[in-house]
Amino acid sequence: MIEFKNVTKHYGNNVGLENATVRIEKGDFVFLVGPSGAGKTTFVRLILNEISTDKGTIVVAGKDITRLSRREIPELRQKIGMVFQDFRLLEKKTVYENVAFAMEVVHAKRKDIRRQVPYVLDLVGILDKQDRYPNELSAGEQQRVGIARAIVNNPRVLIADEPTGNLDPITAMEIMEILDKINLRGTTILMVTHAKDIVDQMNKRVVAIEDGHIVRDEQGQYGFYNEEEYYDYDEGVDKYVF
Ligand SMILES: Nc1ncnc2c1ncn2[C@@H]1O[C@H](COP(=O)(O)OP(=O)(O)OP(=O)(O)O)[C@@H](O)[C@H]1O
Repeated sequence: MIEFKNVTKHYGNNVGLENATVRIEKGDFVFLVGPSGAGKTTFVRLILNEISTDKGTIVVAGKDITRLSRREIPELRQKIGMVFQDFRLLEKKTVYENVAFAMEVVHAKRKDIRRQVPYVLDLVGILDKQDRYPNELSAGEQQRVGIARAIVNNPRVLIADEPTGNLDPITAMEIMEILDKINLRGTTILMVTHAKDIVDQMNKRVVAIEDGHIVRDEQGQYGFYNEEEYYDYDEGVDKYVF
């Protein structure tokens, strides 16, 4: 679904990413971790084609995106849903309108909007609040709307950038359960996070970046064959506690 092959991105003298090779299969759930300045945002921005590579290739949903024309970029972005730490909802629109707007901008049919919006609002458990405005919602509820908006156009990949960063631990786990549910429906998920407790509890694949290098790529604990490797994994993630 997403493949980086020897990808290098420098910003002048700063290293964003250095010779990174990683493959994320369709249906994977991957945590992207690493200290501040490691290259996580660079990784995400490259997938979205907001910045271009210096070297190497990136394939998203079967297409080499390092050679896209300007015209093809919206098509790429439609394959990717984004969830943000700060929700980024439109304050003057209701919950329903926020999600519907994501369909309107891609010129979806009104009939499809009327069917799909309630469906995703129900999926994230917020259908009963569809007529409220964002400032009438809790942080967790706002993030549910953020997720509904991100998935309403059925993207192939959902990228969540610190989606639980503004949430208390219980609400954060509720959001993780929703992301897990979306993943089980077949959407590939890449989640950038510093939350070690969540990474530990979710037990998914962890890709760790440090100084632009991919320094670790491990399956969750059930993916390991022996205890020694499991402890390696634990240590690796420990390093990224804030
Ligand atoms: N526009 C830019 N110009 C110059 N250097 C940049 C730019 N964007 C990122 N960098 C540098 O590239 C490196 C990787 O940055 P990046 O934003 O990808 O890190 P990050 O892992 O997302 O960090 P954080 O967790 O703090 O968001 C850092 O050294 C950063 O200073």
